[in-house]
Formats: sequence, C-alpha cells, structure tokens
Amino acid sequence: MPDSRRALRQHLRRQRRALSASEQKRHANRLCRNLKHQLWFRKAQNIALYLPNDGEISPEPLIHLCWQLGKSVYLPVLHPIHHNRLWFLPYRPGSPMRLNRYGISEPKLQRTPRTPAWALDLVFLPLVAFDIQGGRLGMGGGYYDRTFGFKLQYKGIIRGPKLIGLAHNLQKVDCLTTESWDVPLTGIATEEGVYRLSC
Ligand SMILES: Nc1nc2c(c(=O)[nH]1)N(C=O)[C@@H](CNc1ccc(C(=O)N[C@@H](CCC(=O)O)C(=O)O)cc1)CN2
Ligand SMILES: Nc1ncnc2c1ncn2[C@@H]1O[C@H](COP(=O)(O)OP(=O)(O)OP(=O)(O)O)[C@@H](O)[C@H]1O
Repeated sequence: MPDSRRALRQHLRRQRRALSASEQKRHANRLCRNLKHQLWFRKAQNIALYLPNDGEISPEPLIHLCWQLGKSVYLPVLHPIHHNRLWFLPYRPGSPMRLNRYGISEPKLQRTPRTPAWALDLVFLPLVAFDIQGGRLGMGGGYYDRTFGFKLQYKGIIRGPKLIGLAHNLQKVDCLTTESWDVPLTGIATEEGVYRLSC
C-alpha cells in the first residue's frame, strides 16, 4: 500500500474521531434527514447498514427510521470461513449481539437465514475517504470490495444492490487512486447532502 494511502487513512480517521459528541449527533440526524425522502431509499425493502466505529458517521437514526417504515435491516458480520468477506444478518430491536475481532457489535450467528449480498436492495457502506467520482477508501481489510466484487465481475448481468457510502463531509477528497478491485459507489451521503453518482 502506498504511503500516501496509509497517511490519508490515518489523517481522516483522526479527524473524524476528533468530532465532538454533539457534532456527531447533529451529523447523524442531518444524514437521516437528507436520505429519508430519496425515492431509492423509500423503494428499498432490504437495507444493510452498519454500527458506527472509530468516529464514523452514525446511521443509527436511519436504522430506527427503517424499522418504523417496516423495512428489513441487515448488519455486516465477518465471515467465519471466507477470508475478509462479509455476511449480512437481520438486525431488529433486541437482536442478540456479540463483539467481532475489531470490537464492533454484530448480530450473533444463529440459525437465522442469511440474505445473500446480491439480494439486498440497498447497502450503506462505512468509509474513511471518498471522492465524488465514486471512489472509496475503507479501513483497509478489503471486506466490502470482496463481498461486492460480483458487481464488477458480472457487470450487465447482475445489477445487485445500490451501494451508498456514508461519511462526514470532512472525509471528501479531490481524487482517490483506484485499484482494479475497487467496486464503485452508486452514491455518497453526508450531513451536507447526497452526491448522486450513477443511481
Ligand atoms: N462500522 C464498521 N463496521 C464494519 C466495517 C467498517 O469499516 N465499519 N468494515 C469494513 O470493512 C468491516 C470491518 N472492517 C474493519 C477493518 C479494520 C478495523 C480496524 O480497526 N483496524 C485496526 C487494526 C485492528 C487489528 O488488526 O487488530 C486499525 O486499523 O487500527 C475495523 C474494521 C465490517 N464491519
Ligand atoms: N475482490 C478482491 N479480491 C481479492 N483481494 C481483494 C479484493 N478486494 C480487495 N482485495 C485486497 O484487500 C486489500 C485491502 O483493500 P482496500 O485497501 O481497497 O480495502 P478497503 O476498501 O479500504 O477496506 P474495507 O472494504 O474493508 O473497508 C488489498 O490489498 C487487496 O489486495
């Protein structure tokens, strides 16, 4: 990994962690307000989100809105066998949870049926940096790129879910270098607004 990618990651992770609790709350509420009237959000039924970690913008108000609207909410779970891939498990009020190896809360693997990644309608992804061409820099595990790599591999055959990155506006950069495995985002939403790419 080039030093510039590592330095950018460190810098923006520090910046987002430095936001106060009240700024975090304001951003989370504004994010929800910016998304709730989007047609593609209203139409989606099976929606994956995440629980915030390391200063990430919180999708929690959005999760509550999804529950209120009767949508099915899913969270990423580290795949127990396949290297650096994600599973998506249903998340409801009171779902039994455990901490994964990064200390992030995830639904406990039980006999609940898993929803394959291609069957989700909409996935909200965490990220460290984004550009408005659809580039995303994540935490560096390649989890989301591996899990949604089928969108690149079967382009034109399987459309798969819309991938919308969620971030604080301070995570916007001019242009990220892209790698062959990077799955482009369909859109990005921040507390400032929605950057629509190719929805
Ligand atoms: N909220 C949230 N959930 C998520 C992700 C995410 O980015 N955010 N992921 C997105 O892929 C997956 C988890 N990926 C992660 C990868 C690295 C670290 C992390 O903190 N790495 C430490 C080093 C930890 C170690 O190796 O012991 C670090 O970089 O400081 C966290 C999550 C699935 N769930
Ligand atoms: N589809 C893929 N197949 C195989 N290896 C992959 C794939 N996608 C990513 N990788 C590997 O994963 C590593 C991390 O990728 P990258 O830095 O793009 O992760 P990231 O998008 O920042 O992380 P995350 O999605 O977990 O937040 C890279 O070194 C790359 O080799």
